[in-house]
Amino acid sequence: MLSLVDDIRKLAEMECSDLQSPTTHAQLLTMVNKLRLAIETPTETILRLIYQPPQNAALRTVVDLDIFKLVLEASSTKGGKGISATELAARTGAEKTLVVRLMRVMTALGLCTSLEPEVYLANDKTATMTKPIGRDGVSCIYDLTLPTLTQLPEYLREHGYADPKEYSRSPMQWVVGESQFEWLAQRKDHQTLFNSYMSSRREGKPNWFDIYPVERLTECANPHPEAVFLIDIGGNHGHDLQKLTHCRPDLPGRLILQDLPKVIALAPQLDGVEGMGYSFLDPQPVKGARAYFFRSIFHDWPDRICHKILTNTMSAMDPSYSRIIIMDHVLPDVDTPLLQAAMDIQMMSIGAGVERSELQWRSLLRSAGLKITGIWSGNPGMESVIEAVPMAESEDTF
Ligand SMILES: C[S@@+](CC[C@H](N)C(=O)[O-])C[C@H]1O[C@@H](n2cnc3c(N)ncnc32)[C@H](O)[C@@H]1O
Repeated sequence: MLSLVDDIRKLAEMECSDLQSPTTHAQLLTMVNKLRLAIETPTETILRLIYQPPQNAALRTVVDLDIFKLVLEASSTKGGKGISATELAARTGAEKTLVVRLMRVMTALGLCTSLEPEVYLANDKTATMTKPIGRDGVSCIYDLTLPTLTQLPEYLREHGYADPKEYSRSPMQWVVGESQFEWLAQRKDHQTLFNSYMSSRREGKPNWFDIYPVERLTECANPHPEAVFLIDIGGNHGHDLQKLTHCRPDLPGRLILQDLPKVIALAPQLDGVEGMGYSFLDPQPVKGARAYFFRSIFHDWPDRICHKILTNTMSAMDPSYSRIIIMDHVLPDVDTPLLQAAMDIQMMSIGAGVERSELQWRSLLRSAGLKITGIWSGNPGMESVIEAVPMAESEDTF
């Protein structure tokens, strides 16, 4: 344990200095986690895990009551004195004893601070909880996934512990009668929360074009202004295209944003971007683009549907010119970060989706007649960028 503490001290020194990097940051978090496990008794570890669900339920309720906003306002407007449980009760209409019980969990989670009994002060996490990633993310993901996750063990038992492979028979279909995108489409408020959460998760770096050398696409791109340079398929409200046009105003040709018609209808009009309602379950209507870009799309779907999305795209590709660019997790074979491993179970639950390893990506793309021409990885634990092109007939090993 002491050698772990030593390693943590060295990494912490780097984290606080100019030597800080995404890699040292990720290593530091991994080490801290190892240290915690080394300190905890096995029973303490198990109890920590068993009592995670009530933490999420308490958090969802606090978000519902908009308490983080009240704590933040009081901390910045009252000379840093914070807000009492009595005041929170008066402002939210919740019973004071309930507020105290919920806020015990929030302070223990580190989402705000309490220096005196029943008084709450904001910290940097409180501020983030009032932004879309916290406020909209917690509400949307809780409501979308929790009913299914509570019944996932029963679903798997009933289905003989087979790995879910059919979107139409996903755990969420079994539990609530719809998978994620139909569920969202029926609930305008949740669709809005989802869109806002997706955009907020994409704020900051790295962008896909920081990881992937875009010159690979620009070098031989058709310079004609009518030629399509890139289509962001399932691009939601176009947050990635917006950043691309901002950071790379020099790109040749047209940029197109595609998503389900209901999503495009709610999307803002972006400068230099054409919106188009389209389902990737149908053949791609835009022929011969330089790049067909998919971010966080394939992890939502099982192999059979991913295969269909790929062949629908390939039907429009110019085999010697077009490329498919995929940004998604590529799971390492060992020591998969907990976030990615947990997201895999989440994707499995809400649509029989999968977070894939490099081997699984190669096999999926090869089955559709594509070969991977490169994989670029960004920060540890973040998504990678995969470039693929149609295989020549002689390369087809099937
Ligand atoms: C996980 S989000 C990813 C959004 C965006 N690419 C990103 O990474 O921020 C999946 C997106 O796929 C869209 N989508 C779902 N089914 C679709 C379909 N059949 N055709 C086109 N888009 C679809 C959703 O509306 C949503 O915007």
